[in-house]
Amino acid sequence: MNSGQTLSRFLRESTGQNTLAGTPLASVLEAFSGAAVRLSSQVSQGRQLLSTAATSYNASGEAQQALDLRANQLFISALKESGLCRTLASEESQELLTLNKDAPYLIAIDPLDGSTNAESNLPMGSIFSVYQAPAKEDISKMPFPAGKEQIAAGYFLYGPATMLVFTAGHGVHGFTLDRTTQEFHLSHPGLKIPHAGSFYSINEGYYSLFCQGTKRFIHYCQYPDYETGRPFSSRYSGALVADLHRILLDGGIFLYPASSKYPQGKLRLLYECQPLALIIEQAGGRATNGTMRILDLQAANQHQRTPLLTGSASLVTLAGKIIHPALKANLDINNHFFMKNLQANTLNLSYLGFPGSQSYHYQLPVEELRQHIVAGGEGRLSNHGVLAVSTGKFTGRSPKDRYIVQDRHTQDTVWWNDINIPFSPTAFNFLYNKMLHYLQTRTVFVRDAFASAEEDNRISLRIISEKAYQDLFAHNLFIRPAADTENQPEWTVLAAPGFKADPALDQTRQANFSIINFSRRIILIGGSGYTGEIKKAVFSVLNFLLPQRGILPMHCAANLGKEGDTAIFFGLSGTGKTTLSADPVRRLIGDDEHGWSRKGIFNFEGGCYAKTAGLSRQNEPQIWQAIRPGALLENVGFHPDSDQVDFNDTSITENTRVSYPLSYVKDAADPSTGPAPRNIFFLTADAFGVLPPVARLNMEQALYYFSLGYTAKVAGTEFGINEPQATFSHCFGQAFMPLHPSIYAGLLGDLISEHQPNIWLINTGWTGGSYGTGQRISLSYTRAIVHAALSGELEQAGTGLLEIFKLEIPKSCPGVPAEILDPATAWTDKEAYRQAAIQLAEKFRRQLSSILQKTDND
Ligand SMILES: Nc1ncnc2c1ncn2[C@@H]1O[C@H](COP(=O)(O)OP(=O)(O)OP(=O)(O)O)[C@@H](O)[C@H]1O
Ligand SMILES: O=C([O-])CC(=O)C(=O)O
Ligand SMILES: [Mg+2]
Ligand SMILES: [Mn+2]
Repeated sequence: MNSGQTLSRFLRESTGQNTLAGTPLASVLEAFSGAAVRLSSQVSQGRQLLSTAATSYNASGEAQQALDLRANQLFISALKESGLCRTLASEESQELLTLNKDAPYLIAIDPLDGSTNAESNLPMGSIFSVYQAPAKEDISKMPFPAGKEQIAAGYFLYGPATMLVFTAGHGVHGFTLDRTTQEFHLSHPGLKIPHAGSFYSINEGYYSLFCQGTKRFIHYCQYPDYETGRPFSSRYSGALVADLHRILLDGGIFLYPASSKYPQGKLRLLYECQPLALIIEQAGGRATNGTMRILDLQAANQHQRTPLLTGSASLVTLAGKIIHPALKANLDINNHFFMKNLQANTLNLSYLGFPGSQSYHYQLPVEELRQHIVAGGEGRLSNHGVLAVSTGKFTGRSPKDRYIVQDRHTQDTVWWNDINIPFSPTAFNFLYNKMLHYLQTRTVFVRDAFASAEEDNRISLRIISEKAYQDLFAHNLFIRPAADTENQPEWTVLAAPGFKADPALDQTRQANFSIINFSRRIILIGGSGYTGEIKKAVFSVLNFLLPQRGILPMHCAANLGKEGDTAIFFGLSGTGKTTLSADPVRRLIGDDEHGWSRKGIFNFEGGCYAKTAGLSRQNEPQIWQAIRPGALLENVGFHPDSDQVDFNDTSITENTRVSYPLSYVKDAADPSTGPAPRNIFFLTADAFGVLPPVARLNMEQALYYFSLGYTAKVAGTEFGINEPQATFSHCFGQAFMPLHPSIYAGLLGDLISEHQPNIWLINTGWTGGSYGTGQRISLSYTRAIVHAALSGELEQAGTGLLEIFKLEIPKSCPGVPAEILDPATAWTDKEAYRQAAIQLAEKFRRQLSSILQKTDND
């Protein structure tokens, strides 16, 4: 074997095809190989077997073995010495490192891949990737271009023998280290990966967390078939380099797919997937994330993850097809969906099946809508010139009548249950045509708008409504386009309160319905005039699409402090998101629906939808002053014989509302975005009076309360029931979350560990006793608590531990009597508190075990 050319000769003397010799790139490879030879001898000494204590954590939160750090140092100093590396991205370094300012290369490394194998004396590797540095660098941006721009990539494999496999764009070469001479010798010139193969490599321990498609592909590998040589053999060592090396030599497929634990897979794009993808492609194989070529991707941040499917070309292609009719289709809609240049189209609505003669109003200004609303008898004007309408029979959402069309986009991705209720595509088409028929005989209102303040993740909407007030709502709540586009938007909402389904014929539960169709990108809302259905249907669409792009969608409010610090407020309906985010000393980002992306927090909406029951100028000044002409009140009562709204009149519903554009809120942030939150509040209105007014949560508790989504309401006052009712709704909004809760919790967990915000649990409900004995915590106390948390004062206060719940509660808070901070002392009957607390804890326990059970069965 040692007869092969040495690496040093290969890098110094050009022969035939080898154009590398003598170039600066060859010097980089020499630097790498020098470091790897040293690392190899350290690894082979087995010193790591004697000391394996994890010393610290890397940027992705994994334990770093001392060996990792040594490997990192070895490569860094070798590169520094070479003088050729300008910027280095290392898995073991949180930030990009600048090594030599004017050097020609950008380099990415995983210094020691599979380092947990060290303890067990199993193989490990190092991976590297080289790019030409740009002539001029924009230091505000990630400097690394797409993976296809790599000029060289390679890996070292520390197995029984140490190998180097690399490509500089002209084929792949393998060298083996001769330990006596410390020289690499060319042992595998011109490596080619077999077109097919009979090995598959995947962490099957995560089987239950994989999507249906991935499970299907695993079954494919396992199922006997003479022609393809199945069942395939499974090989998985836990060291990516080792597993991939076998696939490169013998053929087969390596997969690290998305799972509910790692929605983006676990491998890093920049220093693992892209270099390996270049090698595999150069050897004639393929590497994708399921649908897209890895080399076409560009890392948006240094430690970005991606799913990876790589190996023999025929198998990777097949796996993509088997795994994803569903994901592929979803990515298709995403691409289509977020595409910027919408196809030009004159507004004749015929693309939707409306007749050419359809009568409509397009983007009417508010003033004209006002006339339609009043003239059409939909509502009246208050003495302050604010429209007030009645939404009819429905004054709230009807989650039991919310359906999702079950098709290739949703089949394997939606978490089907009694909230995400499947609807057949055929029944949808039938109902759609019936609705078109109904609307054809009317003059419809057409509104074009956007959802999402972050432009890259924006969807365009066309809302076609039967009623003028629905159109005003759409104008107030969604993001208003700068100019009329007259293009064909991606999503269409048909909203017709007067249209009633026939359950026997239309496969609905009753006459009203809200149905989302991801293939046709249409939402049908019928039989209900409640406007919340429109906004929450669009919210559900984003809640389905955005996690696939690694973005966490949230049922929360958000605002910005003077220092530019974001706070977000999660909570179920009625727990105080809108109320507490309306804060005169902070700038409102939004009151109900946001996304959390790499760039930070962004509102999905362009307006607010506030509860008005009991509203007063003193308690809620910001909301009060937003109720002016253009705002739309729903289901409020009036003082007798007057045009003055009575906000205490809840005779139509407790859920009286007002919608208004964000511009009506003084000092609202524009655009409605902010950096990653410094403080996160979980709001819960505990009518049992058991939870403390405020507690500080650790990461584990945060995910626990997020998964529970607890609140307790006073049961329907009409029926005279005095017992509070516990409500659980995962992610504080399960009615709008089409995917499995673990996907949202996983994203939140990742974001929390990355940004380390303070997390607070706030009880906006009862204190000093349950509903009946105690009273609701005054809004001014809750505001004082929120302010103390935001100013850092709460962190300074001493803390105690609340029994049973193990919650860390502050002992004092400016503006709040100390007695109420500990709920046990707030109750006069201590034993009654203990009993109530035990009962609530038991409810939590039961709820959590039911979630876990559902997860297991799934
Ligand atoms: N201590 C308190 N903290 C917060 N809100 C309180 C408190 N006491 C009473 N309230 C009242 O509770 C209601 C909270 O409703 P709010 O509109 O803020 O809910 P939300 O979380 O925005 O719900 P939705 O998702 O339905 O919009 C308001 O009417 C508010 O006046
Ligand atoms: O959607 C609605 O009707 C109002 C709201 O914000 C919620 O219920 O969370
Ligand atoms: Mg609200
Ligand atoms: Mn809401």
